[in-house]
Amino acid sequence: MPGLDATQIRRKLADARLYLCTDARTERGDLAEFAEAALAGGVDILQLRDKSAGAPLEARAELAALEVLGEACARHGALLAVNDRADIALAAGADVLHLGQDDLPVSVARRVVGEHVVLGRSTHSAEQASAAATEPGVDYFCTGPCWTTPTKPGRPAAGLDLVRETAASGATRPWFAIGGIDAARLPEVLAAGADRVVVVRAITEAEDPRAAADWFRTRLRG
Ligand SMILES: Cc1ncc(COP(=O)(O)OP(=O)(O)O)c(N)n1
Ligand SMILES: Cc1ncsc1CCOP(=O)(O)O
Repeated sequence: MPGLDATQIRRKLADARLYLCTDARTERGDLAEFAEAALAGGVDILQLRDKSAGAPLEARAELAALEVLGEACARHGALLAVNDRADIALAAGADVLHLGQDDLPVSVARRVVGEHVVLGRSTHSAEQASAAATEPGVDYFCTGPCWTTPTKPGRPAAGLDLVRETAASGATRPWFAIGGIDAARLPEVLAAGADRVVVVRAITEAEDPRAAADWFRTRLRG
């Protein structure tokens, strides 16, 4: 299946509302089946983020899992995202590379992945969000965690004030709220001014991932 070009990727990013990070689910069932369900439910961007063993996946295992996710994303017209590693993003033909504050500088990642891959940045304060909103080469950013979360141990909550401040800043790049967001909390996140979210457990731990994704999609698309 041919990949998306730079214009198609940026259009899809602009339209994206629901971003899911998943682990490779090696012990909890079939990754292909899970991806199929989540994407059928309405996930727009699917990232492989596997810290389940307390260390990153080995490169071969990461590439193998990304191949599975990439096939599912292509069938559903969704974007495939890689966390942290520019080399893996390039090798996997990913559409998106997500970078934390301690990961590669954007200019360096850009040199590795080229122009068509979109680059995202994590932010945890108004200063970081403001930098990500203007730094050349950043295509989107995430603010959070809104709440402390076992998915990101040791990272204190930035709270909904950061979402409010980001919404009030008039940022023109797409930005997503992240961290501790579930069905019960989504209304608060939307009321704080976010219209895009990243979730992990709300879908990865759902009994019915398709129904969980569909629930978010319905609320985020209005
Ligand atoms: C979409 C998205 N947003 C935030 C993160 C977190 O990235 P980072 O701060 O680098 O932390 P780790 O994921 O590396 O633990 C993300 N991965 N994806
Ligand atoms: C990767 C990451 N970065 C900030 S919060 C977070 C994890 C969010 O996971 P969950 O949706 O399960 O709280």
